Amino acid sequence: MSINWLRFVSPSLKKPPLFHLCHLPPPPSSSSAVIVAMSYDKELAAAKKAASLAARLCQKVQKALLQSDVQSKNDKSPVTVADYGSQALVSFVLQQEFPDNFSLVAEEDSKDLRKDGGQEIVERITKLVNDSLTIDGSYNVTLSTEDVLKAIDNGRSEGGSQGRHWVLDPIDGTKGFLRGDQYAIALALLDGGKVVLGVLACPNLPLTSLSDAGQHSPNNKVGCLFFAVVGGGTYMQPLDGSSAVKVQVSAVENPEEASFFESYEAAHSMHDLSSLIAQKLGVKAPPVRIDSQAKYGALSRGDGAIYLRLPHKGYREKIWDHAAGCIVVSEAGGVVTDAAGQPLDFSKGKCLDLDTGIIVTNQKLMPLLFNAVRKSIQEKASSL
Ligand SMILES: Nc1ncnc2c1ncn2[C@@H]1O[C@H](COP(=O)(O)O)[C@@H](OP(=O)(O)O)[C@H]1O
Ligand SMILES: [Mg+2]
Ligand SMILES: [Mg+2]
Ligand SMILES: [Mg+2]
Repeated sequence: MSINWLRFVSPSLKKPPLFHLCHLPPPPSSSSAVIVAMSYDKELAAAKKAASLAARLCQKVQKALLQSDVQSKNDKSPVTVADYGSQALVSFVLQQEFPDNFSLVAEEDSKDLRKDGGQEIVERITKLVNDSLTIDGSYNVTLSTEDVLKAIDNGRSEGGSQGRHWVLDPIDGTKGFLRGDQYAIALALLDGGKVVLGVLACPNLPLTSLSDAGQHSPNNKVGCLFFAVVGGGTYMQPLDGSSAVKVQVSAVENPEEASFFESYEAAHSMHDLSSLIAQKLGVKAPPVRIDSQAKYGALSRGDGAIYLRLPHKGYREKIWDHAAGCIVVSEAGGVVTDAAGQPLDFSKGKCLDLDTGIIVTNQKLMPLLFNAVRKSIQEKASSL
């Protein structure tokens, strides 16, 4: 392997970039990998169930949002209802399944809901949660408004490197949700600071590739559930529950043939920097801009080959925005690092400590991408 990349590594970089590891022999296969994957079976089943129920709740709210005037009046409360409802639902389901030592790091809390005037919205959330819990007969319960507020606040854990912690983004891509575009319910499990399981429910993501010409046809079904357990690969199934297929990242080696994903929102990622990187790589296709961790899901099944997320200076990434996506892509054969080539460290609490941003691609393209990223960052800095 060429070691040209060393010229572009920042002086502070002490460890070699992660993609170096790609050239180590593969880990001992099948039998030990299966044992690792098997030990999270109960957790996986519960996570899939919780995320699917939450997806149904969100779909219901998004449908009402799109069919009413609310959106044009710019009233964001239905989104708040869906965010809180999804969090309460997932929190409740996981706590039922794992009553001992339950720890959840989640995006929302009930502070605003407990303020004066919050009662009506809490009642709406409670109705949504109760309707969703009883929808397929698996939970015969009726939660009170206080139960729902408590379930939301059970997501107040700080995470860390010890023990097990669930990590939840009840709606990732709130802006996409409001527009009627992509969003995801993202749930992961940390064990000893490492992501060992991830589930991504993407209610608006087409079941066929985003690069297919027919993806906007009315016959094209939407609603994907991606899931991965460490050592066990990544699978995708329709959210309606039919059977799962194993997925793999794109095998593209020539960057000219690669297409790349980035945030729809320019405020979330520097589009000028990603176009410089794409230019250096010789990428021909225009960027595919979509919201949320649906980008990780789409990448895991090879819809595109690269995801660039380069936030503006000062922004600190949260673990719930990447934990599920990261394992979904890496178990599908991809590599997720920061812009210095280091793996993402989910063991430090709610935030990730990153060099510049996050880059994702397959193992073959990573060295080229990494070079282009370092050169582009230096060029941008020297032009300021
Ligand atoms: N200035 C910023 N830079 C980077 N990410 C940001 C940001 N402001 C918000 N975000 C995060 O970007 C997430 C959406 O990512 P994407 O751009 O890929 O759709 C948001 O998740 P939520 O929608 O859960 O709040 C939020 O956490
Ligand atoms: Mg998010
Ligand atoms: Mg969110
Ligand atoms: Mg948010």
